[in-house]
Amino acid sequence: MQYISTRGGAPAVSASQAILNGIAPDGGLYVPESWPEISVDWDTLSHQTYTEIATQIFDAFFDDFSVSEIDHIICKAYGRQWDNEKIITLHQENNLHYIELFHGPTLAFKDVALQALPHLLTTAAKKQAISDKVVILTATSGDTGTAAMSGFADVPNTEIVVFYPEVGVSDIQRQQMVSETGKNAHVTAITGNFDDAQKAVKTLLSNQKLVQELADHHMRFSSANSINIGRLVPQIVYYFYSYAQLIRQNDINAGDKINIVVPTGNFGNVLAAYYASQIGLPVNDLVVASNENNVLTDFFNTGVYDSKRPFKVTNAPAMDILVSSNLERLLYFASDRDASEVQSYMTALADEGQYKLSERTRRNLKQFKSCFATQNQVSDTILSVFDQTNYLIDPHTAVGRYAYQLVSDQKTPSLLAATASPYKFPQTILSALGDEPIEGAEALTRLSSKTNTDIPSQVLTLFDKPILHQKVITPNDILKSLKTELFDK
Ligand SMILES: N[C@@H](CCOP(=O)(O)O)C(=O)O
Repeated sequence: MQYISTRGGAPAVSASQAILNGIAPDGGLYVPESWPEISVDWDTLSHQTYTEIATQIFDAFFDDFSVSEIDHIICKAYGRQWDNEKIITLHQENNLHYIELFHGPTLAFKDVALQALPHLLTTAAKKQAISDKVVILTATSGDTGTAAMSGFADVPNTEIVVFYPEVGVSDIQRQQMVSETGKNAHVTAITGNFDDAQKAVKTLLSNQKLVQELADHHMRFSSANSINIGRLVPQIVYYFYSYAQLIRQNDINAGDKINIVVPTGNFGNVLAAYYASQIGLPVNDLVVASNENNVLTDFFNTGVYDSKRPFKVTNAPAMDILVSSNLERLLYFASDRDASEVQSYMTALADEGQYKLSERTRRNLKQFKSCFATQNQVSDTILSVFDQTNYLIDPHTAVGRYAYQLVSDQKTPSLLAATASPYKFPQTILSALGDEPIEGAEALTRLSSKTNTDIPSQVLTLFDKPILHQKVITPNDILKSLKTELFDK
């Protein structure tokens, strides 16, 4: 199977080349040229383990990797670094099933793909006979950077470079990043927001002069963000696995349609659910849940994407994003694979900060419903779910839970992506539960005693670790800073 650019201006490449490149040379994102065939035998799938299902999905999308290469990658990615041997688990609240995606090393759903990506990437480099060092560029609003460093720390022949907004990330996310010990890790705060970091990273990836300079130093770029197809495919797996578990638990019959609710900022996680539906997962509605940066809600409700609005720092900070990268991939499919139409939307977005969908493309988005939660609604949802069901959810999951209540048909069984552990956002949770917000390790202890839940082992000693990365720069200095980090050693 070949991967092509959403903008139609780059050569088709194999899966391993797409993973290595991260982004297509024309600035577009790689998408599969056609949907792969997956044998969706639910009777078999409902008895399979997470890794068995992962193997099938990886085999189908990464078809230039051998069976033994995929087995090796999956074995490395889903091993003892997970605090639950099932990798992901389900928590039921009536007809709603939370997919707990936070049992990995950094307590967020990003681990699912970022424990696999380093192995995908190093295997891809071998396959393509590339000996250059791979520089992994990452923009983060808190979770991706941490998970990327956990995956790539000290992986030979790689450098992992992370830019995060100085204001907005939680105490835990910041401490996870600034205490990273990997010798190949470069962590820098910027005096801007996630969109500034993501725009800079995309510009660097497509800067041909810089790409040549890197080549002169025997280096090349890739990305750990969900612009990389190697980030998206592993996320398809948990939707299949969760559906199979619902059959196994007799909550649904094979073939029954379900709804999927996804809190999202960069549109990667919900796009993975859409991909799952395209290759055989029976899905009715895909519910896109936003925080007060509600650009996606307006987009699905009006057909106009308008990023020209104030950027808000909210209590669900990982979703503080106004330019959702992966929407470009959805536009490609919704426009019936019309790359020139996608290119025109992306040009309008870059030049005018907005675009309006054609009627035909908009009609193809009927599967999507969307709404947003304010910060108060996030807090109220955390409190009411805890009071009524004794289940603690993080602020991003609360955005999804709020959307489920508001726009989802509750008679249909639904999956809700529980994207992070509440222990990544203890201050927000404590204040939602009526406590004075406190900081650092104290907040973890207080949350544990207040809710009678255990502090995850992943963050138990987090604040004992020394701070190793203190650099803060303006977004304009990202190129200069990157060159210093890479070339002036
Ligand atoms: N929410 C993300 C933002 C980056 O999204 P990604 O899906 O491209 O990795 C974060 O926490 O960093």
